[in-house]
Amino acid sequence: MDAAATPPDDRGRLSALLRLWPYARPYRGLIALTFAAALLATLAQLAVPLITAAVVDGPIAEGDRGGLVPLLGLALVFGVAEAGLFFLRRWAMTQSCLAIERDLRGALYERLQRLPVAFHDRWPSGQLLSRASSDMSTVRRFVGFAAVFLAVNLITCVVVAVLLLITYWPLGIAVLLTTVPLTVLGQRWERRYNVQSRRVQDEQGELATDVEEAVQGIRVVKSLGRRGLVFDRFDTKARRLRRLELDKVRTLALLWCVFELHPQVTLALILVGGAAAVSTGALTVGGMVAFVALFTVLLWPILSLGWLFAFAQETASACDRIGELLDEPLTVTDRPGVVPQPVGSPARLAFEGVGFRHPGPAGPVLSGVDLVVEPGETVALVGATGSGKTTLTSLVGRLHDVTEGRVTLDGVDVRDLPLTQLRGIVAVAFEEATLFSMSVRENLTLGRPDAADADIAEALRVAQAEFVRDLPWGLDTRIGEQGLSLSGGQRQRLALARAVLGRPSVLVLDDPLSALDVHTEALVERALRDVLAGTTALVVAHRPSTVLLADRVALLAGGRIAAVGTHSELLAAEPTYRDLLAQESDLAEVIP
Ligand SMILES: Nc1ncnc2c1ncn2[C@@H]1O[C@H](COP(=O)(O)OP(=O)(O)OP(=O)(O)O)[C@@H](O)[C@H]1O
Repeated sequence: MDAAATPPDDRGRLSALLRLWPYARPYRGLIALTFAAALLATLAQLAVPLITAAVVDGPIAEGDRGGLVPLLGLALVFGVAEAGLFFLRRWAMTQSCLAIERDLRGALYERLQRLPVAFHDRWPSGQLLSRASSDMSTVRRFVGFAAVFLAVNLITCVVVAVLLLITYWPLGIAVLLTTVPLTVLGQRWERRYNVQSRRVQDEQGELATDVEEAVQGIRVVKSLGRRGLVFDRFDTKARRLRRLELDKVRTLALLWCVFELHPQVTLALILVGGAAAVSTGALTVGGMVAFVALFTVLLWPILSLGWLFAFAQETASACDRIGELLDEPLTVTDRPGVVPQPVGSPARLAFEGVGFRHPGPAGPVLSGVDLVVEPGETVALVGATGSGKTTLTSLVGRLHDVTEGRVTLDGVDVRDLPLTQLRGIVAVAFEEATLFSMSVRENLTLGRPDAADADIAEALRVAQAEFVRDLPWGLDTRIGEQGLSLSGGQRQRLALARAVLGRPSVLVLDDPLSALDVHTEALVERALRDVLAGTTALVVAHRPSTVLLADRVALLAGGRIAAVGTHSELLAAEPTYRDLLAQESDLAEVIP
């Protein structure tokens, strides 16, 4: 992620900006209108110095008052045209820029949704947030403002240079020569600025990650009394960001300084050179006025080019950073040509020689896992902490893909099913119940938007989550991050209700009752038995009470299934199993 280490070449910068083109193409008509309006407005603006020259050399020099009227009328027409074109440019630019921003934001959000869990494991969420927010706003400001001015100002510079050469070529050439050091210095500093701006953007992402973690983990931080430590870490990064920002601003200041100085020095040169030319008769007074006036039109484009180029660099970095997300491969995706296949309800779930390793140097988490869960059967997965239980369950709904072997449903490899079908078949409840800032009903029906009220009532009964009916607005009460806070146990019960809603054909429960008190757990288990009888279930279990829900138990050890049998068979034959459950039972006994 440290792409800031090497400065990309100018072609790289341009291609980074050109990444925006697919999003801009649908609005090319509006973009063309923007550029045309901006260009015509600039040309209208350029007419004024030329008319001024005509006024000085014509009516003023000859004392012809009558000749003034048409020229002033012409100047007025150009002024009005410039104002109209200004409005047109703003209108067309806003339309296209907001539409491009919406499309790019949509593409990025969609990509983030489709990227595999392994990607989200790897990427700090602050980095994703800063790319989706601050980088996106940099792109918007560039597209909606800077890009047009960059192009128009460059064109203005070229047109004015030609007019200067036509007006009085020796002075025109002198003016052009003054831009050579400007270009050389500008290029060097822009390269430096580009590296610095990428570093700043990356550091902003780091900082956003810290803020997000600190907010999410506020309870842990406070209870451990480590506010100081967390603040110090944040402060160190904030200081580093400040330093990097200052480096960036220093380069920018140098750049601006040169771009500010250049027109002033050049203007002095023009005045001296022009006066000399007028005194020798090589240039008329009107010509000299036009030359100075034309050069004044150049002041803003030259001044702005410095920061417009810097802005372009920053936007190229933002495009790179957004592009890194858009380029991330979708490793867990539909295979080409997959079509829905018949899978029974309940289905037969089989792990066949399954192996899994996370990307990176660590060894495999699972290897050679063979396990069959017959239709309608419930298998409990028991294993020491870190033995790979969650990993194994995540392979069923393809949150991760196996790196060896296959997982099948009724004999069909899960990778040969469209993801939408697979995720309709497999319902999951995780130990950490995530609820969204939506109503209870929306949270429940997230996976099954068409669920009937009767299904919802049944799911709430099974999960012993009928407490939601007592919330201020019942099922319509907004919960989650921005809504009403629920206890850990309440959240877990809602997440369980969400999983069992509509009686899925395969149910994966990753220790879904861990936050419940013994009494509620017993009630949930009693109701759950009924659901489990009609579905194929894989249940990660730490407590004997959860294990008792299962028809068979699979013991996971050393990355493979070490033993399979009923609870009593394993208790009798497997010391590891006995030890694992004994620890939990001991704990259960001390609970009053
Ligand atoms: N994103 C990841 N990258 C690398 N290794 C990981 C990643 N996620 C988990 N692991 C490793 O994989 C192993 C299995 O983790 P897993 O969460 O499946 O264990 P578990 O049996 O469910 O543990 P627990 O009972 O504590 O929930 C662990 O050693 C863990 O460190």
